[in-house]
Amino acid sequence: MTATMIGVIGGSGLYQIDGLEDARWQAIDTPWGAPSDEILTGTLGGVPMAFLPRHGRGHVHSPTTVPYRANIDALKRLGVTDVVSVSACGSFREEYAPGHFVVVDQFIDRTNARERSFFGTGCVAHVSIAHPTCARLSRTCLNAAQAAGITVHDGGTYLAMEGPQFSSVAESRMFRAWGADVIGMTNMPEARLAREAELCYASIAMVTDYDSWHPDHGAVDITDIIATLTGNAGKGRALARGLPDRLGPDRAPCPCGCDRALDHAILTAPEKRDPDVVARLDSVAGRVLRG
Ligand SMILES: CSC[C@H]1O[C@H](OP(=O)(O)O)[C@H](O)[C@@H]1O
Ligand SMILES: Nc1ncnc2[nH]cnc12
Repeated sequence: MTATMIGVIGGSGLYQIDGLEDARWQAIDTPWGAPSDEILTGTLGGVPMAFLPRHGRGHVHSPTTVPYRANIDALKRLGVTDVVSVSACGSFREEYAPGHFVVVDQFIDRTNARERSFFGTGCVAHVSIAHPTCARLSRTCLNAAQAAGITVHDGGTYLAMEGPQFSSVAESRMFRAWGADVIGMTNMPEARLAREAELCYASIAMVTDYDSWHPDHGAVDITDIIATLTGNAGKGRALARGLPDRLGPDRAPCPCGCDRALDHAILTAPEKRDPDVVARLDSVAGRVLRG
């Protein structure tokens, strides 16, 4: 058993979390630069928790410039074991209506201007993202959302677009035809990096709009999104408050293997590894690199 620490990454409209005991904002430095903001740490229901606003307080970072690697490294460095990502999204399904939550379980990655791996020349690794979210943590989030009275859908494919502009009607129709259920701009490469860092990762997407495919809803309107987000932020916090009791202070090894993702992933021979690259990976991959 290891100690649980919950990390919540708050998306658009979720820049604070309430109810943490001994709460303090901490600046964390990482080999990948500074995270999006200081990280709020404390305990909730006896379980340590860390909260990081993805875009920074005051919404400073665009989806492209969010320092995804620093964010995941910083959470891991603090001892986080389970990352719950909360995001706003557009919906491609009539029944996933604004105000509903979706526990995402698959991704289509259309981002093209972001660093997507901690590894590279000097230390090469290949992890599987066939199942990019953690089934155990996702189930816990689903239960917490249901208990909080939130209308929540169990499963959905999130199309991650580069943005920052919203999709054209033709793109929106194409993504729908591809089988995507929701669309956002931030869950990739976040989910990839969480897997490389051996963190359990669950994604809760809050539906704010019908993107631009829906004949009755027209184009995405940021004013409408903000209005829906404001209503949803309280639901996001309610969901987070339900997590500590359900996860408990101690955790058994992840049944999906998230916490062992690097067991056979690193291909570079030990004598060929670049010491500087290995040093940068200390927090993310220290478990396997230190042996
Ligand atoms: C506020 S609309 C567009 C913006 O909202 C989403 O952010 P996040 O995923 O952090 O909640 C979306 O991905 C865009 O970045
Ligand atoms: N329609 C949409 N497309 C991309 N990101 C979003 N975030 C919220 N709504 C969105």
